[in-house]
Amino acid sequence: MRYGSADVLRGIDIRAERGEVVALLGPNGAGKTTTIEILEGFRKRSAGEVRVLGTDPGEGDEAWRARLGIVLQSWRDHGKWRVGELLTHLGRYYTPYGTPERPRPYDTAELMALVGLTEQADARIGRLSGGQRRRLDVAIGIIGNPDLLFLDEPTVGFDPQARQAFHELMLRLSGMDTTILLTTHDLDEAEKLSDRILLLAGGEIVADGTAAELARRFETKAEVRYTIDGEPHARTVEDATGHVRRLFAEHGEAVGDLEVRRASLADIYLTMVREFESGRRTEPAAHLTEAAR
Ligand SMILES: Nc1ncnc2c1ncn2[C@@H]1O[C@H](COP(=O)(O)OP(=O)(O)OP(=O)(O)O)[C@@H](O)[C@H]1O
Repeated sequence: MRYGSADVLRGIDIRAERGEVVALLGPNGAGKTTTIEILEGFRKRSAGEVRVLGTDPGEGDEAWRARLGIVLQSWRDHGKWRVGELLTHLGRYYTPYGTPERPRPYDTAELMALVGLTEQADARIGRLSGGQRRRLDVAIGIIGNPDLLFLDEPTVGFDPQARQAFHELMLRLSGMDTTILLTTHDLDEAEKLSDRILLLAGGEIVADGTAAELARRFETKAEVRYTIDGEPHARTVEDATGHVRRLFAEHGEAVGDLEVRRASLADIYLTMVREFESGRRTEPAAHLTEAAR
């Protein structure tokens, strides 16, 4: 993808299988939104091959579009409409595209229960709180019971309870064979929800794999904390299990308050981005893609 004379994406290669949840991570300006917009058919690519549900997004018709779900940053229109009313109205567009395996649209009451908006069914959209509006964005994105769902930073502004409910909903959808492509800056969220993580930096996919594969590849260390006779100690080690075994062999009962903290996806992410930015390019991601399949 080129904007004017600037190459924003330089030949990225992404493949997602049915029912897979893929998280697209990367620093601000890396090209995540651009990628998603090309896949959604909202933005015309400069070059390259793209197939989404078997169709070139540039040529997708209404039947193709009905199989996609898109959660936009925020649904600001229709402030005077009531929540249930708007969902029922939008849902009608999907009716002709329902199949016995995948009925469309969702039943409005069921969908409101799913996203936690039952109590707001009769509330005007203009009066919803930020978090409630975001839940409505999600409800609008999935009203058509999509085969493929695009989520661009879905949980910005959610309280912890709403976030947890949203994660449960996503896991449920992926269990129902919905393929999900997610962008987020919340790395815990990416780790929890996704089967596979793609890191986009400098217009290329610089890492592709499960969180565990990325951790192995970047040889991140673990931190072990403990006390010996009440005296605190902390060590950063590669082999936490071996370290703990030796610790007990040597100090036995004197060891207390043991804690092992493995690298989180946030640590791995920062290592990857730092490595990329320092010019020590990570290897091509292809072998990891193979491993993930
Ligand atoms: N319409 C446009 N015209 C020119 N440049 C653009 C346009 N849209 C995006 N860009 C540039 O392309 C790059 C990628 O932008 P994009 O919005 O895809 O990044 P992103 O990874 O989604 O970032 P963020 O995490 O900040 O949302 C940026 O450098 C941006 O300035």
